[in-house]
Amino acid sequence: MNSSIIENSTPEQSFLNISKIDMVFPTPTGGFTALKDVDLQIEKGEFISLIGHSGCGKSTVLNIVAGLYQATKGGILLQNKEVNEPGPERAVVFQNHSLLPWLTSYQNVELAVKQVFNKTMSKGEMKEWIEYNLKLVHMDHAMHKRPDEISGGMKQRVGIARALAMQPEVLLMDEPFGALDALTRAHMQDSLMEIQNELNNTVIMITHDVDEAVLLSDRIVMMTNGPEATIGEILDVKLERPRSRLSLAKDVEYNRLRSEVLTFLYEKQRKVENIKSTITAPASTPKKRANA
Ligand SMILES: Nc1ncnc2c1ncn2[C@@H]1O[C@H](COP(=O)(O)OP(=O)(O)OP(=O)(O)O)[C@@H](O)[C@H]1O
Repeated sequence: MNSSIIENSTPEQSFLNISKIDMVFPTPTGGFTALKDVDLQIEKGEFISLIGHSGCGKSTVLNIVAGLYQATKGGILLQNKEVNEPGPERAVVFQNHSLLPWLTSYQNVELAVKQVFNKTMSKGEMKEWIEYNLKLVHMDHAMHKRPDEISGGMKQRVGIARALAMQPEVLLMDEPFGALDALTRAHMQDSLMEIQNELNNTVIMITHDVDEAVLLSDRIVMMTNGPEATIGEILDVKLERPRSRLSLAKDVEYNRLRSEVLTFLYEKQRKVENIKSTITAPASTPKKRANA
C-alpha cells in the first residue's frame, strides 16, 4: 500500500475507496502492467458490477479488494482503514462454489460462522444464525446434504449463505453464476435481489452477462481492454427496485442501458481477434471413412 493513500484520506472518504491502483505482474520477460490508475469510490449498500472483456483485469481488481493481491501502486481503504490482507469483513464468492466436500451445507456455513463469531455468539445463537442464512438462500430444506448430493445452483447458494453468514462489510463475487444454466442463473439473480433488498449489502460483482449487470446493479463499471486496463465508463442504473426481469424486458430505460453496455463492449472496446489465424488445421487430417 502506498502510504500517500492514508495521508490523503479524509473523514468524508467514501465507504470503500479503490484509490488509483496500478498492478504490475512480474513475468519472465519483464513487468506486465495489468491495471493502470483504477480509481473507484463505492458507497455503503451500493451494488457494483464490473464488466469487461476476458483478461482485462476484473479478477485482479477483486483480488486486490479481497486483500489476496497487493497493488503495485495505490491501494484500498475500507471505512478509512487500509486493506493489506484477506479478512472476514470482505467475503468472496467464486464461480465454483469452493465448499468442503466432506461437510454438509450446514457444516460448511458453520465453519465460517465459527471463524467470525466464536467469541461473541453462544452455540444456540450460532445454530439460529446458520439456519437463518441458509433459509435466506432457500437452502434450509437441504442443509444436511453434502455438496455431492446437491445441484450446482444449490452449491452456489450455500457458498453465498456462507459468505453472508460472515456478515461482511463487502461481498465480493467473481462471476458467481457463470457456471450455471440460464434458468438456474435467473433464479439465483432473483434470490440475490431479494437478499439485497433485505440486507442492503455492499457488493462488487464481476460478470460477463450484460442483462445480469443491468438487472442487479446500481452502477456498472466498464473496463477497457488490457494491458494497462482501467475504468472506461461508469453507467448509473437508476431503475426502480424491486426489479422484475419480465417487466424490464420492454422497459425503454432498461434497453437503453443494455445497449450502452453493448456499445462499450463491442464498439468502443471491440477485441480484434483473427479467429481464422488462430485455428489452423493440423498438417495431417484424419481420412474420411470410406463409407461416410
Ligand atoms: N499472477 C499473474 N501473473 C502474470 N499475469 C497475470 C497474473 N494474474 C493475471 N495476470 C494477467 O493480468 C491480466 C488480467 O487478468 P484477470 O484475471 O484479472 O482478467 P479478467 O478480466 O478477470 O479475465 P476473465 O474475464 O477471463 O476472468 C491478464 O492479461 C492476465 O493474463
